Amino acid sequence: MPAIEIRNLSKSFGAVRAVDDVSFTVEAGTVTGYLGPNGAGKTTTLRSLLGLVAPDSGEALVNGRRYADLARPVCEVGAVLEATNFHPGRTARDHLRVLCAAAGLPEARAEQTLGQVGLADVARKRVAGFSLGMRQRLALATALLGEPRILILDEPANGLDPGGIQWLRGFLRFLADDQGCAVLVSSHVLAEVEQTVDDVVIIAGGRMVREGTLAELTSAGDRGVRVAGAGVERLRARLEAAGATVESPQDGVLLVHGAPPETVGQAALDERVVLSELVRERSDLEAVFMELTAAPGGPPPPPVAGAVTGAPGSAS
Ligand SMILES: Nc1ncnc2c1ncn2[C@@H]1O[C@H](COP(=O)(O)OP(=O)(O)OP(=O)(O)O)[C@@H](O)[C@H]1O
Repeated sequence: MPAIEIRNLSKSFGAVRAVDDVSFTVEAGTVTGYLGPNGAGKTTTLRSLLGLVAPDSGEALVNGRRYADLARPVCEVGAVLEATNFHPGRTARDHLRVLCAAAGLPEARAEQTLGQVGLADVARKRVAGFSLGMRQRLALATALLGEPRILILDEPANGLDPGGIQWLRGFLRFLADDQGCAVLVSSHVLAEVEQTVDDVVIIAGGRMVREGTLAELTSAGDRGVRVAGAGVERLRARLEAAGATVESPQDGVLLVHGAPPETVGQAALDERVVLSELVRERSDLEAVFMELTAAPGGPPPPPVAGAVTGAPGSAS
């Protein structure tokens, strides 16, 4: 049973179809990035998981059950939603102690979670003086109080400085790798999560546009192998026989699809063609993300720059 399961989830607000037939799962020990531009439907999906939004159809389940049916939700699911409100006059420690008391958790969990999120030094400070980044950490501490094995985090990197984002990456990996947690983390900025996540689900206009591993998304940005040198035309027949598709954007240059650089290099060796260039051309992940989430009928995405890697003659 997956830790988190979204099955054919749909939700409209009036005429706005916020979430439209979305399905995906998150397994224990993995971090899934739930990505999409503003208004894509991320928060509505996450709120459905937490029983805060009633779906029109479909299901949003944690440990195979609806949130309302969990016996001790705080010990199964921890959540950080946007715009978390804290009582400004209360200290960080007191804030957590109140929640511990309400949930029947030992008071010591307050200190422990503050330590986990790096707020031990300011435990006795009033929340009124906290920066947005400190509030995000406090919200994360709140989510961890019941030692849940499922974490649902809505844009947790908002307000964190680069050091804080770095810390968050490491912490989410720790939760998944060492604690076996299933982590679902939303963001509208791919770069924020791409170094952290195992899997990605991309949503735009309420509909899922891509689901898979980060590696699969990376390969979606593969724009072929570019090979240059006098006489490269002699490689064409050999590469096509190997199942590749070959274009010639200009004299002395081939763009090869469906074959790795090693195959192209081997063909050049076999044909004794001297190469001046052999590179895999990629669009970066951000460009792939922008293409996938571009609004239908909106302006076309900016041209994708081919990021050239590797020295001429090297297989990259
Ligand atoms: N309670 C609500 N009432 C009316 N419309 C809503 C409500 N909640 C969400 N919406 C609309 O549903 C759509 C999806 O919103 P949602 O907040 O789920 O997107 P999001 O991907 O989380 O965006 P953001 O990154 O801006 O938070 C938007 O058009 C939003 O205006």
